[in-house]
Amino acid sequence: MTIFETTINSITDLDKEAMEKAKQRQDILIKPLGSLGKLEDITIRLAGIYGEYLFDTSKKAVIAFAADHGVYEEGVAPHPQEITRIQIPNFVKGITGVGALARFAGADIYGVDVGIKYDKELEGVTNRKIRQGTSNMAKGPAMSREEAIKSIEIGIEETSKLIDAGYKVIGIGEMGIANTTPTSAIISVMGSYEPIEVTGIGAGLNSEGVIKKAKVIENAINLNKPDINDPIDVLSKVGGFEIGAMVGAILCCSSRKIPVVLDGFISYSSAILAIKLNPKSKEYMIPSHFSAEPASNKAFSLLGLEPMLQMDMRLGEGSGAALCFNIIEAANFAYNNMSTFEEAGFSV
Ligand SMILES: O=C(O)c1ccc[n+]([C@@H]2O[C@H](COP(=O)([O-])O)[C@@H](O)[C@H]2O)c1
Ligand SMILES: Cc1cc2nc[nH]c2cc1C
Repeated sequence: MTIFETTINSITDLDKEAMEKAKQRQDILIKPLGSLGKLEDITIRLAGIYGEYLFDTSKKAVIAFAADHGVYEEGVAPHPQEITRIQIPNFVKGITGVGALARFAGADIYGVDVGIKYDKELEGVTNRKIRQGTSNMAKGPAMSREEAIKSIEIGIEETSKLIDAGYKVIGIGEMGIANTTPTSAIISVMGSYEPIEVTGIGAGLNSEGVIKKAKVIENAINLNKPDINDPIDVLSKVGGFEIGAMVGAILCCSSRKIPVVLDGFISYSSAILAIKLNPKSKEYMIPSHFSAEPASNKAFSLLGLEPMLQMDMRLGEGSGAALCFNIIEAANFAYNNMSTFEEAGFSV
């Protein structure tokens, strides 16, 4: 079996016994039952993921995958393509949005080049380049089926290294000028939405630009005819290398019982594909925030998940995941450090 098949086949259900024990502990802490709301839910879910009712969430990392997109040449993005290669080393230096937010949360950040349009090594970035950007999906498939599986396998392998190194919480991020175009295409296909319903400004298009972008997406879908029942077909025809790598990161975390914190709009498309590959992977996902891209509500209804925060963020990079690390840690700290009624001398 390939690493792709082994990973998909080794995802199991959450540990119900550990979840029950976590719920019992939450219920004896000095507070009205359920009053910490989602903070309680997070700890119960983490117990189910780790398979133990007490756990350490302090070692955290964001893994960000970067790639370029052939569809950029259709004029679907407002910024120069070079920003992909300029920005990803800055993630690792800690000076971008995700870099700063990860540092604030005490998390490490890793960058992986899965397909940047550049022929040199990038400082501090792991080189797993498949090729220098996808093909233009407006003219044919973005990548081959083999490349789509390869992108997922790179995500699995690079995430696995972090889990081997002891990371207990993994956030996923990305960098790829034009990547909201494949993202909207995937959400359009997987949710049977009209492209215009799921297309937004990305990093800052004007309203004419959005209409043109939706048209490019519509044409690409009509030309390539991705099969809604085959997530690899969808990824290969209208996806991106970093989107595939995030699918791999999600599947890897799920198979190795590590929570995977989703980020913004682009990560939603990876999560949708991962769930289609194995619905159990959803249990391991912690959605962080609700991206300001207009199709976020549609993406979340496809995912069947509810984000923790609505901050009007649309940066990507893994910034929302890094921000939510603070909430996860706060939830776990309260769960570990609050007194029980009995310890505090209450008799109820
Ligand atoms: O995470 C989000 O919700 C999000 C929404 C819009 C844009 N982005 C970021 O902006 C880039 C893609 O935007 P665009 O307009 O070039 O397709 C890419 O590098 C993403 O990280 C991210
Ligand atoms: C500067 C810049 C930073 C980004 N980070 C993620 N997408 C981005 C797009 C731009 C343009």
